[in-house]
Amino acid sequence: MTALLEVTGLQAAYGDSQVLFGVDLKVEAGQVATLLGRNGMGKSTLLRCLVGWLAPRGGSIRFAGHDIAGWSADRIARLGLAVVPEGRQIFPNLSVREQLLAFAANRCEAREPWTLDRIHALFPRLQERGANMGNELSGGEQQMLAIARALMTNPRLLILDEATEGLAPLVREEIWRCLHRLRDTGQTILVVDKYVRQLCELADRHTILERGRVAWAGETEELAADHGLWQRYLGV
Ligand SMILES: Nc1ncnc2c1ncn2[C@@H]1O[C@H](COP(=O)(O)OP(=O)(O)OP(=O)(O)O)[C@@H](O)[C@H]1O
Repeated sequence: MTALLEVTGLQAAYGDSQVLFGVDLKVEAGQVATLLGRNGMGKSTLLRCLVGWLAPRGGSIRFAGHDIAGWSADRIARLGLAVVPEGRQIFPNLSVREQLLAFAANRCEAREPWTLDRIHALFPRLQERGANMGNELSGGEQQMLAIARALMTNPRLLILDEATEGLAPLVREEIWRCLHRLRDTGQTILVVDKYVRQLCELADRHTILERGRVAWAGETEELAADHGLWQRYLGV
């Protein structure tokens, strides 16, 4: 398999305070990978480097055949990296339909690009809410819209930062089901979340960060079987 994303020896800092100390991370095309770790371990910082919001201090980020470390966020997005950020960033005064159409782009010349019809099949709720404004949506609907908008750019890699955060259990289940369906379409996904059990059902490969370093990386079978890892590094 080809690695779509390969991060090697990544270092990052805020001013004098170094946060990442040589992180490696690999996401193969067609796989679902996760980034795990307790609060403050450097997950968001790593994502910021990937999407171009923070310039790394060292190391390399290879994505879709290019070394993108230090590229602008816009240039990275055009290469096919889409992020669903923590907090969703839904436009309050645009309708669901308008927001979906505003994001539509086939940046990577996908053979079967996402269309409104396909989005509606994945998230029937968004079809029902098509005319509603962003500020009229529930938290779960906003999350679905945030994922759907990112898909409308036809990304090579979809990154989800805490997509189930703050959602009621039933809504969370709905988001997990959608991610399973998305995985089945072959979409490459990197997920940051804290629900290890659900992530073991969804993902192929996992990387655990501990104080800015990779504490453990491996396949689902190993992580699912080793609850010692969950306790040691994830506090569950
Ligand atoms: N803008 C910033 N300026 C200075 N320090 C920061 C900044 N953002 C994060 N940090 C620090 O960097 C470290 C890693 O934070 P980061 O947000 O990457 O962790 P995380 O694993 O994503 O945690 P969380 O799940 O709480 O978001 C923490 O010590 C945090 O206090």
